[in-house]
Amino acid sequence: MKKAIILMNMGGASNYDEIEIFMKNMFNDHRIIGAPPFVRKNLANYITKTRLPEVKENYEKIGGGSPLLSITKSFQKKLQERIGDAKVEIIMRYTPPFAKDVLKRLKEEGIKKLYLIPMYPQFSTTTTASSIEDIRAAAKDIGYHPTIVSHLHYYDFEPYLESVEERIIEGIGNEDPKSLNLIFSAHGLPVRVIKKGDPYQKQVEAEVALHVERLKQQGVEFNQVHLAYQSKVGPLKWLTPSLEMVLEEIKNKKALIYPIAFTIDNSETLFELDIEYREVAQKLGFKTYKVCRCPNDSDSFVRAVEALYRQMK
Ligand SMILES: C=CC1=C(C)c2cc3[nH]c(cc4nc(cc5[nH]c(cc1n2)c(C)c5CCC(=O)O)C(CCC(=O)O)=C4C)c(C)c3C=C
Ligand SMILES: [Fe+2]
Ligand SMILES: [Fe+2]
Repeated sequence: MKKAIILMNMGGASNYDEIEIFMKNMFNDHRIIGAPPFVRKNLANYITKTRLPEVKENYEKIGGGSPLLSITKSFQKKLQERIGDAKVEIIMRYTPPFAKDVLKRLKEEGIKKLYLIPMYPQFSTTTTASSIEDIRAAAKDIGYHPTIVSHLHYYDFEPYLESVEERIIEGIGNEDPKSLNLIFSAHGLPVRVIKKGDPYQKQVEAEVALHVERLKQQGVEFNQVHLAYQSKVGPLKWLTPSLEMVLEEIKNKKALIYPIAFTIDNSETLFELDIEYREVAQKLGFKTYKVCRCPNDSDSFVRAVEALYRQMK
C-alpha cells in the first residue's frame, strides 16, 4: 500500500510576502482566537496591520525570513533517506506548503494512508489539534479519503529526549554546568486555553522533569533549572513566569536557554531568544547568555521521528 508521512508544523514566513499570509492565517484560526468568525476576521486584519511593521523589522534581523521551512526540508530529506516504505511530506498550517496542495498531489499519486507526525513535542489544541483538523478538512474538501493515523505528542519519548539533551550538552560547551542556570523556555499560551483542558503546560512540565533526571544520570547538573514562557501577544493573561521574570531573578547572571516547545529553529528562537532576550540579559548584567539550537535535522532527531513512525500502526 502506498503511504506518506506528513510532518506538521505551524509554518513561518520564508520571505517578506509571506509575513502577512502567516499572520492573517494564524489570527483567523479558531484554535488561536476563539471569537466568532466575523469578529475573528476583523480582529485578524486589525492585528496583522498593527503588528506587521514591527514583525517585518524582526525578520530583517534574521536575514529576511524564518528558517523553519528550509530546516524542515533538510530534515525531510534526511528522514526520507532512512524510510523506504513511505513518502515524507511537509504540511504547514499558516504558510505554504498548505494541506490542500499537498493532499491533491498525494491523492493523484494514489497514496492510501497518511501518518501525521507533529513537529511539536507537546500536544496543544492551538498547534497539533489545529493542524490535524486542517488536514482532515482539506482532505474532505477535495474528496480524498485516505486512512489517517496521528501521533499526538512525544515529549516523553526517549529517542526524542536524547536529541534534546545532545543540544543542551552542545550548548554547555566548555562551561561548567554547575555554574550555569538552565532555563527551559516554552512558547506561552493564554491561561484561558489551559483552563479549558489543554494539556500543553502539564506536558512541558513533565518533559522538564524528565530532562533534569536524565541529565543528572549523565553527570550533568546545573546551578538551578527553571521553566519560563516566551512570546506573549495580546492583552489576555498568559502562562507565567515569563522569560523576563526568570532572567530578573537569577543571581549568578549565567544562563543557558533551551527552547523546549520547538523542534526546528524559527523566528522565536533566532530572533526572540537569541536577539531580543539577549539584549534584556545584557541590560541585566548577564556574563553568559547562550541559546541552544533546536534538534533540527540532527541524526538523533531524524532517528527519533523514524522510531515514532515505526511505532504507528
Ligand atoms: C496569538 C496567539 C498565539 C498562540 C496561542 C501561539 C501558540 C504557539 N505557537 C507556537 C509556535 C510558533 N509560534 C510562532 C510565531 C508566532 N506565534 C504567535 C502567536 C501565538 N502562538 C505569533 C503572533 C507569532 C509570530 C511572531 C510574532 O509576532 O511574535 C513561530 C515562529 C514561526 C516563524 O516565523 O519562524 C512558532 C514556531 C507554539 C509551539 C504554540 C503553542 C504551544
Ligand atoms: Fe506562536
Ligand atoms: Fe514572538
